[in-house]
Amino acid sequence: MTEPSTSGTNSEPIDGFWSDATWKALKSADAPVKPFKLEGIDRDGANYNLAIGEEVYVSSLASGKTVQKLSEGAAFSIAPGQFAFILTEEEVELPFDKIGFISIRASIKFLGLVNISGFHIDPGYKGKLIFAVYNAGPTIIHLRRGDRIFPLWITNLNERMQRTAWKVGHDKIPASMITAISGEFTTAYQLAEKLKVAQEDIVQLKSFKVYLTALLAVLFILISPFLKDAALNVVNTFWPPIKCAIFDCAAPAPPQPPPSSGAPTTSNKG
Ligand SMILES: Nc1ccn([C@H]2C[C@H](O)[C@@H](COP(=O)(O)OP(=O)(O)OP(=O)(O)O)O2)c(=O)n1
Repeated sequence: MTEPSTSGTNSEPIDGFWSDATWKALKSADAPVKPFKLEGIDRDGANYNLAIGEEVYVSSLASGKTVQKLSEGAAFSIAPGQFAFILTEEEVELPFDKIGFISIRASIKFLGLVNISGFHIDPGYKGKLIFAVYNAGPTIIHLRRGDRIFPLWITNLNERMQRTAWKVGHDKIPASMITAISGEFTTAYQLAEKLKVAQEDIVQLKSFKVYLTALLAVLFILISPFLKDAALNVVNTFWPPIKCAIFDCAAPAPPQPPPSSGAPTTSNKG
């Protein structure tokens, strides 16, 4: 690997952070970011804005362990409480006498997107960057491949690093990185998703209970005449013997006819 120029540009200052003029004077071949485009140089600041690249991983129950591949300009979103890995479009190739500082643009930060991953790039780093971010805000954050949301500042070291071996960085989001964080409950968002599913189940169960009660009520109304007859039959069949068993209802003696005056009577008189 040929070591990139440590001079960077002719207008490079002896020390200090690179200014916009230093960035603008760079030739593409010498630039520490590739591809290097003038539109990436910040209008107001002394930074170059790195863009969202072709891979992103957003933690959710649905995404599992799958990295999303983004075509040019493709959109994705990060919901409140979701965690994500975002690969940069550019490869950074930092000379051994420079160090880089990275962040997220304030306009995106104000939405609640927090940079969890590191804030610097080591001298002699060569590769794409992976930003680990978290949506700590209240709204869904919509992003696209190509959005320049990661500022990069470069400054010179007082002398060149002693290490001469390149620190080889990323060219994609490694599967191992996702496996490490894609547990069932990595984020508050995943917990909220689970709760939502459970709430839907409860609502379904409640409406099922209402339907069942209504159905039973209709059934009861329909069969109540038959129930009444059946109940009367039962009473008529079983109640008399039970009543007699309780109240001793032996059949009463037939009534005696009253004595008549003309009828012969038995007499002991003589
Ligand atoms: N969002 C970021 C931040 C940093 N890096 C790269 C550039 C750094 O030079 C490299 C190492 O970063 P750190 O030194 O912060 O991380 P570690 O010390 O954990 O890494 P290592 O053990 O590889 O030194 O990772 C990256 O790809 N994405």
